Amino acid sequence: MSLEVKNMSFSYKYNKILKDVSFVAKKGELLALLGPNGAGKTTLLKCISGLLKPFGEVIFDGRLLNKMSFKEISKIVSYFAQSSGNSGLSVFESILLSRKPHIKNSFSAKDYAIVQSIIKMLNIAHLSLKKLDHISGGEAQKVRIAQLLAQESKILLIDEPLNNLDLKNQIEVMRLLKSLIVQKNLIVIVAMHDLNIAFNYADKLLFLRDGYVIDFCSLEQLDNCVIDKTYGVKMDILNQKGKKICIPYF
Ligand SMILES: Nc1ncnc2c1ncn2[C@@H]1O[C@H](COP(=O)(O)OP(=O)(O)OP(=O)(O)O)[C@@H](O)[C@H]1O
Repeated sequence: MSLEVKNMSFSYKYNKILKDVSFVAKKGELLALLGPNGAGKTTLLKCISGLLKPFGEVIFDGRLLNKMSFKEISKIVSYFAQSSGNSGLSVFESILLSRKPHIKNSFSAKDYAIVQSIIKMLNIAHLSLKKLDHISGGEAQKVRIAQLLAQESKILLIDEPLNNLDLKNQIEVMRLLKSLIVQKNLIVIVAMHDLNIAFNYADKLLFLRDGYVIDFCSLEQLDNCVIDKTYGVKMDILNQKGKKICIPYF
C-alpha cells in the first residue's frame, strides 16, 4: 500500500508555493523531505494532512484523501508540526488529547490503555505527570512522537523532529522512528535539514526547491549534482563503510 501525491499545486493568495509535485511513498519506508528554507516542505506536509486544500490528488489505498473531511483524514494521517502549543497540559493529557479523531463523546478505557502502552513503549512514564513546558527539547520530541502514535494513523508527517536536539537525541529519535515504521508498517515523511542524517535513515529522498521537485530517488540513485541544484551548494558525496556522507565545499 502507498500514498500517492499527484500533480499537487498550492498557492497562498497569488503566491504559488507548490508546483506540480508528484511522488509515491510506500508502507514501511521513511521518506526524507529535503530542501532549503522556504522550499515548500511544511506547505507540502500541510496539504497532505488536509490542513491546506491543494489542487491535485492525494491517494491512499485507492481513496482520495483530499476529498475527505478533516476528521476522516485525521484517522489516516497524523501531522507533527515544527512546534506545538498546549504547554499548560501534562504529558499524559497531551497524548490522550491526540486521540481526538477517534473520540465520540468521551474518552474510553481503550483510549487510556492505548496511551499507557505508547508511554511504556517510548519509555517516557517518568514524564507522564510533568507539564509540557517543564520538559527538555529531546523529551518534548519524544512526547510529540507519542502524540502522533496515539492517533493510530498509518501515515505520519513529521516536520523537523530533530530541531534543538543534540546528536545523541537526533540518533535516538531517528532510530525510534525507523523501528516504529517496521513494527507498525507505517508510511513516514520527515522534513529535515541534515543531509547526513537523511542519508543514514531514509529509504527515499525527495528534494524540493521553490516548490518544484528537483529529484525523487533512493540514496543509491542520488546524483551529486542534485544537491547543488537544490541548495546551490557544491558537495562531495563520499562512500564510507558502506554509507554515504556529504561534505560541503566551505
Ligand atoms: N501562511 C502563509 N501565508 C503566506 N505565505 C506563506 C505562509 N506560510 C508559508 N508561506 C510561504 O510559503 C513558502 C514556503 O514555506 P514553507 O514553510 O512551506 O517552507 P519550508 O520548506 O518548510 O521552509 P523551512 O525549511 O524554513 O521550514 C515560503 O516562501 C513562505 O514564506
